[in-house]
Amino acid sequence: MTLLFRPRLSSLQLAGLLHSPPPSLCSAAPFGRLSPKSQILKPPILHSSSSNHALFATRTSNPGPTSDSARFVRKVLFVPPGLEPEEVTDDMVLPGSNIVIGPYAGDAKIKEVQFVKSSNRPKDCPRDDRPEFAMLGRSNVGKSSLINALVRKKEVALTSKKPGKTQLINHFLVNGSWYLVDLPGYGFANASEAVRMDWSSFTKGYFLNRETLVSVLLLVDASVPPQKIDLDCANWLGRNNIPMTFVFTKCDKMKGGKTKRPDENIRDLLELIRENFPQHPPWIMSSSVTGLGRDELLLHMSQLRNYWDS
Ligand SMILES: Nc1nc2c(ncn2[C@@H]2O[C@H](COP(=O)(O)OP(=O)(O)OP(=O)(O)O)[C@@H](O)[C@H]2O)c(=O)[nH]1
Ligand SMILES: [Mg+2]
Repeated sequence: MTLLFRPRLSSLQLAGLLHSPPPSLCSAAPFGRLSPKSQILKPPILHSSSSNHALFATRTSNPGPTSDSARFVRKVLFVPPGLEPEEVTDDMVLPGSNIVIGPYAGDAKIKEVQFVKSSNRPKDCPRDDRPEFAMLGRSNVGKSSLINALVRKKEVALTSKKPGKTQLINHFLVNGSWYLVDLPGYGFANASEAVRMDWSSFTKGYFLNRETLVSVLLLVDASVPPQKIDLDCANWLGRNNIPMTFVFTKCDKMKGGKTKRPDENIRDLLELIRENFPQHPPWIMSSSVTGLGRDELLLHMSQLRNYWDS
């Protein structure tokens, strides 16, 4: 079972507050007959820039209650708290993602960002009850670049062409009310065994003990084929009930020749994810170079945050 989003209260307490049980408590629907909603599975569309396209896709008809469509929607889309799969229409799905925007979304603007501290042990992280999102992914996948893109500042988080740049847990406070957390990457081939072991205990400790962690943003490089280490990481998060959103990075990289396109690599990875997850975790395409997915990801984070806060 995977927790797709994390409330401040336990899921069971919330089940009573919401009109329906949270999706993690719903039985997984079989991947049945494709319905009109199958349009949602069309290959993700690459946008050159996020600034000039509407946030929502075009509207199509609502499939109606208790249909195969509703079961299909529940299986492949991330339906946030406060919405029933039957209520989902295409215009609620963020482009380049499987994320449905629900009633908790809002307040997605970033007005200010402030570096707070670097910690080399999870227990040195700020003692605070403000919610946070942590960037996780292989070295060089673009974690620090994504933070800079989200806050629209060039070097708030330090980036490098060489893997292994970020070595500590870095907390950035956004709008004085929530944190973005930059983490060291995993899978850095040149790192010594000792450094790799250290990475694993250090970051695992953070994920397992950080009560204010709303969701991990698990960054996956869409310009390369699926990597086992990313799947292992997703499975580990899933097994430990740590909510995650897949953020596919470097979607601007279109290589020529026989190399697969980012949308093809994403499809391949999602196929593999489906083997271990009864429901697709939320996923979104991004590029820190073009700004693709920036506004959409912030909107998604706002609904997770507002739900957690509520
Ligand atoms: N084309 C392209 N390059 C990117 C993108 N995001 C990051 N990069 C480049 O990828 C390299 C690594 O970026 P970082 O943000 O430092 O990666 P990181 O995941 O923080 O790496 P570590 O700190 O080593 O774990 C840099 O050269 C970035 O310019 C992207 O969306 N598109
Ligand atoms: Mg970094």
